[in-house]
Amino acid sequence: MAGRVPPGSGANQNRVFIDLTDDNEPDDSEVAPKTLVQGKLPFVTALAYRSPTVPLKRKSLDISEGFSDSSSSDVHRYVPRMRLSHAHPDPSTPSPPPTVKQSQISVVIPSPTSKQKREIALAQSVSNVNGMDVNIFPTTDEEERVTKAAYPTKGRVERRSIPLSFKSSSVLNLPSPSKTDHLAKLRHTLDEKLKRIDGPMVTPTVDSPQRLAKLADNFEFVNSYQYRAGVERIPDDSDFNIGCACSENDGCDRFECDCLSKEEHSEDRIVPYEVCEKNRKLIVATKSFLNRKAIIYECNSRCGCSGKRCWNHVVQKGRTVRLEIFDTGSRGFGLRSPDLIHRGQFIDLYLGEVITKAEADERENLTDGSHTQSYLFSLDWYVKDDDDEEENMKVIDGRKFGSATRFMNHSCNPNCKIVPVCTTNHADEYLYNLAFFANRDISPGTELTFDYNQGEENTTPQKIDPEAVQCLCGEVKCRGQLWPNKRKGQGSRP
Ligand SMILES: C[S@@+](CC[C@H](N)C(=O)[O-])C[C@H]1O[C@@H](n2cnc3c(N)ncnc32)[C@H](O)[C@@H]1O
Repeated sequence: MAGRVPPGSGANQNRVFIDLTDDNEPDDSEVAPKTLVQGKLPFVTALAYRSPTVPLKRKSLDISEGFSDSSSSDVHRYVPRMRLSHAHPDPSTPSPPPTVKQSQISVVIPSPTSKQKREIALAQSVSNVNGMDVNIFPTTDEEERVTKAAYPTKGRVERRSIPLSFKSSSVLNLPSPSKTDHLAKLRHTLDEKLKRIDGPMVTPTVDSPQRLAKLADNFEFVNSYQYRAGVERIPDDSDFNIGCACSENDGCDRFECDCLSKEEHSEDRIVPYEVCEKNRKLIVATKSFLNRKAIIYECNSRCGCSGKRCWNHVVQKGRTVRLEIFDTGSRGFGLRSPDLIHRGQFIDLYLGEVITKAEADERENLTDGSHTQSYLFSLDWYVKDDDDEEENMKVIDGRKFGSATRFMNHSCNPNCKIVPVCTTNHADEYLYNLAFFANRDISPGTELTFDYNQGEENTTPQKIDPEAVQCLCGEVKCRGQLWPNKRKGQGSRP
């Protein structure tokens, strides 16, 4: 059986995918100063604007005051220094009356005009860090209202809590109000989507707005397969769907239950599950099962055991661990859990759109090869290298719809394994679940990974294809690339 993760998928010609990403959302860093809100000045401009026009001074005046640290570029110090070095120390000081001893006076500076006096007074009252005293330079409507006592305010208005009204956030690195709104909207959208996921919480730890947008827009979390046009299914209530003859009272016999697969050349049953040694409440996949290649048939509604106390109901009971989507940096998003996961513990299903092989090929062909991220998995456990059978094959596309496991990255030394599991319907060999199990104990916070080439022979390339997606798993025995050259862009074989 081979699953695959080809290099991305394109839009289906018969289907419209709505891209919710707001491409027109302005990037604050790109907003040119000319787009500033009318009447508001950027921080730097504001400083320059408030430098008052000052009168010339007597040359004999001591102007050393305020120059104690002329090399300092600190804004705190710069503003008063500017003021002291240029402003008249006492604007009301009149010019000395002309005397007959003209030769004793080197320069005569006229007294400031009344307009200049006002400007000097304003300049002297500037005392805060930004040089934006609300009395002289209100930066927001709110401040103006506060200054004018246009509405009652309880306590002080904290200037720094008010977003600046000009667009460019580069000076103080504060988001503009529109950006803040957009971020809040994205977080809300994402929260709403995450809330709809069944089972323990799935949380995102993503701070960058762009990454948040990628997660919030353009992707829907789903709790089950989404069947698309052309996918034929055998209904659960079909006569072909059968169960075991075990009794409700005795429970399923671990060695006799008809649901269990048989070894290839014997009548022996393959027992997939056991009680976890470290947590007796957990049913986990056995160590030997994890080391082999086999499909699991769990008991279903057609079974005599009725499922209430049957140990062979694990995947269908759903996820029991919390998950967290986080940013790995070089490998995009990744998945981890804040919980301890025991070896053999079921983690979650790989979900997405169920499409035909033809549709998968079309989606694959529609990409221009620029996608390096791939989310397609073939359900080809029973497919031999035979064209007729391949036609019946279904493919899971997790690009636009999926579960949190869609964020699991590849590792050449993975801690999870993907296992084919039939739950409710045993009749449809072209449709089953892709279930992730831990192949060792995984401590909380460790990234969950699996091998995208699981089940492939000779996955270590002779020579790394320079065009293949480079593997960045960082393992000592890293194979260097995600997929073998011959199947570049194709993935896991459970
Ligand atoms: C199924 S997605 C995994 C989630 C993906 N990181 C994301 O941000 O959506 C598969 C893609 O993740 C990236 N990826 C996964 N494992 C990687 C690894 N070990 N090294 C480099 N890229 C990896 C590749 O771009 C790959 O096509």
